This record gives sequence, structure tokens and C-alpha cells, in this order.
Amino acid sequence: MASSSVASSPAAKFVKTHFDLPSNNDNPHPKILSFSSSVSISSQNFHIRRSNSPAAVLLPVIKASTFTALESADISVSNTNPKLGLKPTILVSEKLGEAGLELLRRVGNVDCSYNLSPEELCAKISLCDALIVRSGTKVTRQVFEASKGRLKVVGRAGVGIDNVDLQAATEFGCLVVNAPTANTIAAAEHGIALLAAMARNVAQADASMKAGKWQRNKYVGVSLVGKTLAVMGFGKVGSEVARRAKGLGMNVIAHDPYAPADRARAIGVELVSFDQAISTADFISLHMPLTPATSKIFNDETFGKMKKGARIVNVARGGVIDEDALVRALDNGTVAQAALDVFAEEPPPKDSKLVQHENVIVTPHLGASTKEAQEGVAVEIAEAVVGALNGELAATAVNAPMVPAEVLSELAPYVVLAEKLGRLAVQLVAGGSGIQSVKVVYRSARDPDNLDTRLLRAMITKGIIEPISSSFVNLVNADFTAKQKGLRISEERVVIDSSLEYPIDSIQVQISNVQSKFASALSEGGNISIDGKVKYGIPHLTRVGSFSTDVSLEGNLILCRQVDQPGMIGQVGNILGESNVNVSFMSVGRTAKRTKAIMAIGVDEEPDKETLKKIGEVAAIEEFVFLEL
Ligand SMILES: NC(=O)C1=CN([C@@H]2O[C@H](COP(=O)(O)OP(=O)(O)OC[C@H]3O[C@@H](n4cnc5c(N)ncnc54)[C@H](O)[C@@H]3O)[C@@H](O)[C@H]2O)C=CC1
Ligand SMILES: O=C(O)C(=O)COP(=O)(O)O
Repeated sequence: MASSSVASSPAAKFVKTHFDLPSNNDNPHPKILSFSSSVSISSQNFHIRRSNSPAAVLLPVIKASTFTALESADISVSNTNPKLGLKPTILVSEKLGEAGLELLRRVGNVDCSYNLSPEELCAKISLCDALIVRSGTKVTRQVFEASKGRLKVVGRAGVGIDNVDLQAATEFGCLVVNAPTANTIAAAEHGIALLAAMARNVAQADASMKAGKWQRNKYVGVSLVGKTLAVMGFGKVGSEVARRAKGLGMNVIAHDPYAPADRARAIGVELVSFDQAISTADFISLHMPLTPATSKIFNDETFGKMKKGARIVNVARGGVIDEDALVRALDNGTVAQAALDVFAEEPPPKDSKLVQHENVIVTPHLGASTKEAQEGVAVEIAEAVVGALNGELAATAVNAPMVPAEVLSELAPYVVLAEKLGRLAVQLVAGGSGIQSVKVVYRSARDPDNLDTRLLRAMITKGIIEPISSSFVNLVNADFTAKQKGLRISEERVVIDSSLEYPIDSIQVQISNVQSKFASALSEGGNISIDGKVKYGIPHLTRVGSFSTDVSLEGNLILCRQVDQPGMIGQVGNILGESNVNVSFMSVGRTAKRTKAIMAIGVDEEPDKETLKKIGEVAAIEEFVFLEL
């Protein structure tokens, strides 16, 4: 390793860098001799940002070709030896298709080291610029710490990135990219394979024959044709499973609170409620992401609602099922059979009752494991990693890209407001109504052309999409993700007469053509509509539907619509107090005296079901909703 000396011009903002080079003294290492004030170089090696561009470009590696670009950006570079190459080192820690490896080898030194222990991974990582993993490598905070700032991109060759500590990656300025589309068909085909194998006892019968038996009566199966399949999660994989199941003559219904009904209708699938799906289906196939909302969503209570003898397939994530509850449901016959590709802990413990259960068939997370999918995923991830190493904005980036400090510092509180308004608005949508159209209205004294709203729009998109999908949304991928999900986000900038000091006066988020869990959130035009402002640096909710309110968006929120009469604040406050729920803010907005009012209550803790029920029982309260921020 050699250190560069950097002669900075007086206009230079900050320069402190070192270049990793082969320790070969014949090769002179590069020096940046001078650069203009329009460019700043961060302390992270090779992260070069143009301070005059709205979104900074992340250039994690300086290669010979990049020097040319630097020179055209008014950075003069000398003493470089183009033949030197400055190749990045790319560690591939799990099996990756050859076509992807080939692409990687063209730009970097590729180190394929499989089955590394956590300690071995940490030991190697400080010598690597990129790391490519599948689901078997845990990319923990320790890995980022051990990389000492050298690791610039982590590529997940697949969809789920629950094995990568995204928070740590972002803190360490490391970009994470994934390959979300190339294994969709493989996962769907595996779901169908498990469905058919389960129904006809293929695995059990195979094991029995290999044990020398011939048990034709024991392994009589059930037919698929004419049976009802509930697809839980109608995204990329779920919709492909549905399409194939229809081809098998099954009656397919689906539950996905956020999927557009017309996409389902187009392949002859009816979208139904969660309870309707699980109570009417003979077969239930899981395709939702693992999020806090779906964690253990299949539990004693929901198994109890299923049709007796239902059969379950899971190629999504093990964590959506309470595995102990599934064992109980299998033992008491509520669930006749299960076919599982994924587990809460992988690999599951050797003595797992679920794995050993005679009515369960299992595969070791093989959903994405076809030759075709692995080649596709390998190319998709290699292109994303190479692009990131070249400083391009990646369409499948899953954590925050760098934004110029000055833009970020001005917009920071509005970024929080934008995400919270999106998160809040989506929670007001009633299950079953697909979101298609969102309108954002910014009121600002600034010239619309001087207001870069991409970051805000991205954060609103993030707030709307993340609670309901496995997607990770940021500045780079927000528009792409919204489009993929059939979500149209339109923006309007309204110039108002107020101080130019602040970039924005207020933000309004409208969701059209949906039903709301809280009818008062609907504006006169029938859209869910909420407004927010930043006050004293803190995001506030200032309007819900046609009611004014003023509550800081911190902690959680209860919205109640009530008849405007004395004593309401006290009554609800007492109920919360009795349950030891601390009220942080309270605001009442009304249309006119003693008519209807909306009470917005900020709470530090999440009230339990009993407490929420008591609030609903207060006679003057006409509707209420609990929202997590
Ligand atoms: N076993 C394997 O090897 C593989 C597993 N997967 C997993 O399959 C799952 C689906 O992947 P994709 O279809 O690519 O993702 P996706 O994001 O395209 O689809 C997920 C769908 O679930 C829906 N959803 C969110 N919350 C829901 C809820 N509470 N109830 C019902 N639906 C809900 C979303 O609206 C979305 O339409 C993910 O968990 C992914 O990690 C994906 C590929 C391979
Ligand atoms: O893409 C996904 O989400 C998967 O679950 C596939 O995982 P794998 O790459 O086969 O370890």
C-alpha cells in the first residue's frame, strides 16, 4: 500500500486520501495535484463528489479511465501509469454463475472464497473493494468495521437482503445492490414443484421406496385441479405462481393489500382479504416479504382460521411463519401438510420438529437455485457491482446514495417529514384497495426550478412502499421501484408568498382512488390527504382530510374523530394513562364549534389491543386509527 501526496489548491475543500496499489516501486502511484472548487473529495477513499451537482456521484474506485474524467472535471491528475490499472478486488463468498464472474474479472481481481467463517471473512474484507454474497453469508456490522472503509459495494446475488446489515452499510458509506428480477421464475417454479410434490407425497414415497418398501395405499394424495389456491403476496413471484396454478386448473385467489386489482384481474385472479383467503383456500402459498408486519403472520390464531386440512407452501421467508405454531397445527390436523423451502433459522437445527414432521417436505432454500436463474442473477449482480465501482447510480441500489452535504443539511428535516407523511398515508389505506396514484404538493416561496424535490419524492415513495413490500427505496431506485409496482407519483409545486429562507413551507400527500381506514382522512375530492410542515426543525402533521391539526411526528399517533364536546381529551388521556401509555402531544382540530373534531394524540408507547378497544368504546368517538411512524 502506498500513500499519495496531494497538493491542494487554496480552493480545495478537504483532501485526505490514500490509494491502494500493488507494492511495486516500479509503478509510480497517482497524485492528484490540483482541483477546482467545484469538486470535493471525501475522506472515504475515492469517493469523489461534485459539490455543485444535486446528487453526488459515488465513485468508489479510481481507475485509469476515471482519471480522464477527473481531468475533464477540472481535476488535474499526474504521475499515473494507465497500465497500472488500479484494479479493485472483488470477493465472491458464495457460488456465483460463470457469466457473472467473467464480467467481474474484466474489471477487477476476483477472489472466490466460499464457506468463510465470520472471522475469516472479517480478516479478508479489509483487502476488498466489493463483496458479492447470496443468502448464506452474514454481512454484519463487524464486517463493515473490519473493512476499515475499503469496502465500497456489497452485491446480493438475489432478492432478500436480510443477511446484510443495511444500517451499518449506510453508516460506513458502503453501497448495497441486489438482483431483484432474475430469480423470480425459479422461485415460482419451485413453489409449484413443492405444491405438486406435497399433494402427491412424492418425497415421502421416494424415501419409503429407497428403504425397500412398496406402500401404495399409504401415499394416496390429493388432486390440485378444481382446488382453491390462495397466493399470499401478489408481487413478482406470487403472480407467476398464480399464472402457473391457473394452468393446472386451480381456482386462484390472492391476498395482497397493496397489489393493483387490475393486474390480478388480468390473469384471472381475485384479490380478497387475508381472512377470506386463508379460510377458503385448500392450498396456501406464501410470497410476501419478511417485514415487521408479516413476521409470524401465520400463527396459532391464523392457523385456527384456516379451512381444516389446509396445505401450506413457503418459498418466501421462514420468519413469516411461527414455526412452533405450525408444528401444533400439523399435529392437530388444522394443517394437513406443509412444503417449506425457507426457515426462521438457516440451516434449521438438526432436531427441528418441523423438518422431521412426517407431513412436512423440505428443501434447503433452493427457490433460486436453477442454472438459468443463477446465471441471470450472476450477470445482474455483476453489472450492478461493476456499475457501482465505476461510480454509476445503480437502479437496484438498496441503501442511501451520497447526497452533497449542503443539499442534505438544508433538506434534512423535510426528508424526515416526507418519509413520515408517506408512511402515515399508506397506513390510512384500507386493506384490499390497491394504491396506484399518489400526488405530492409542495408549497414553497422558492422558484419551482430551484427546488430539487427528487430526494423528497424518493422519501415519500420510501415511506409508502417500504411498509408493504420487500423493496428498499432510496434516491437512486425510488422512481424505478414505484414504476415497477404500478405506482404513479405526480408532483405539483405551488409558489406561495412566504420566507425564502426555508426551502419548503408545507408538503401535502394525496392517495387517490382508495378507501381509507379513517374516513375523515378523505378530502372533499375523495382522496386520502394529509399535510405536514417542519416547525423548529421538527416534522409536524398539520392537516388530515379537511381537519387542521398540529402534532409532532415523533413516536406513534392515534387519530380520533369525535363529536366536539367538553371532556374528550380527559377521557382518552385517562384511558391511555391507565395503561401506562405516555402522551407526548395532543391537538384538536375541528370544522366548526361543537360539530366534528379530530384529535391527534402522539404516544411514546404502542397501546395494547385492550386500550385501543376502550378508546373505540368512548361514545362520542366515531372512528379512530393507530398509526406507527
Ligand atoms: N426461496 C427463495 O430462494 C426465494 C425467495 N424469495 C422471497 O420471495 C418473496 C417475494 O419476492 P418477490 O415476489 O420478488 O417480491 P415482491 O416485492 O415483488 O413481492 C412481494 C409482494 O408482497 C406484498 N405484500 C407486502 N405485505 C404483504 C402482506 N402483509 N400480505 C400480503 N402481501 C403482502 C407486496 O405488496 C408485494 O406485492 C420475498 O420474501 C423474497 O425474499 C425470492 C426469490 C427466491
Ligand atoms: O433471492 C432471494 O431472496 C433468495 O431467497 C435466494 O437466495 P439464494 O441466493 O439462493 O441464497
